[in-house]
Amino acid sequence: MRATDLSVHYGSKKAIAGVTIDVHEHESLALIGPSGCGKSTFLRSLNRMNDTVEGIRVEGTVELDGEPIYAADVDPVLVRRRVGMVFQRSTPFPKSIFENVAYGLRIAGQQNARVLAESVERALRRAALWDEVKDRLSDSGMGLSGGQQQRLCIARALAVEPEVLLMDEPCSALDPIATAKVEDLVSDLRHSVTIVIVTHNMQQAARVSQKTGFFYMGRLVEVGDTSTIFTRPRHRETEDYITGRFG
Ligand SMILES: Nc1ncnc2c1ncn2[C@@H]1O[C@H](COP(=O)(O)OP(=O)(O)OP(=O)(O)O)[C@@H](O)[C@H]1O
Repeated sequence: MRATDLSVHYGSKKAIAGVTIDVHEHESLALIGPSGCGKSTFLRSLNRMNDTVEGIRVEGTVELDGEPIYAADVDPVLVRRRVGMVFQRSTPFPKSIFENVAYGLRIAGQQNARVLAESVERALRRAALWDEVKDRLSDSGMGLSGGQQQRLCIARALAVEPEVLLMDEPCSALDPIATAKVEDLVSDLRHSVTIVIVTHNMQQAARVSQKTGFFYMGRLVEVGDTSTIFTRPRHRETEDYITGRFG
C-alpha cells in the first residue's frame, strides 16, 4: 500500500497532515506515537473505515497495488475485504465460533458447506486458535476467553483472505500471556499477509515489526527499519518519545 500526501480533517480539526508512506508486502509496519497523534485515523484511512464518520475530509491518495482506493468508482466494501481490520476490543458476534469466522464468506456469497468448513479451519489455524476450539465450533464465540476472542476476530478477518491486515492496538485489553500469543501470531502472519499495527507498547513494536513509523501531532515524523528507529532515530522528537521523555 502507498499513502501519498494524506491529510484527514474531522470538521475543521486536522487529525493528520501530509502523510506519505509505503507499506511493503510481507512486512509488518508498527505505528507508534503519543495519544491523539493520529495513528488510528491514519490506520482507518487505509481501508476507508473512516468513511462513515460525519464531517470527515480525506485528501491525498491511498493506493492498494497501484489502484487508488478513494476513487469514485471504488466500492469501499471491496476495499475492506482486501484490507481487513482488527480492533482494540475483541468484537465477536453473538454467534457460534464457526459462524463468526464464516461471516465474511457468507456475506460474500459463499454457500458451499465444504468450502466454508475448509476456509473456517484454515482461518482458525492461521489465527493459532484451531487446536483450542476444533471440538466446539458450534459453541458461542462469546464464551471464549478475552485472548481467544481476539484471535477469533483475527480468524474472522483472515477468512476472506485479505492482502493487508490492519490492527489497532490489538493487545491493549489482553493479559501478558494472551498478548504474547497474539504477538507470535503477528510475527508468523506477516509471511502471508501484510500487517500494519498501531501500538502504544514500544517493546511490542520492536518484537513484531520490520518497519516502524513515529507519528507526532498528526505528522509522520519518520519511518524506517524498526531496529534503526529504536537505536538511531534521525529526529529529536522520535528519540524523546522512545526514551520516554514525553508521551
Ligand atoms: N471521530 C472523530 N471525530 C472528531 N475528532 C476525532 C475523531 N477521531 C479522532 N479524532 C481526533 O483526531 C485526532 C487524532 O486521533 P486518533 O484517534 O487518530 O489518534 P491516536 O494517535 O490513534 O490516539 P490514541 O493513541 O489515543 O488512540 C485527535 O485529536 C482526536 O481527538
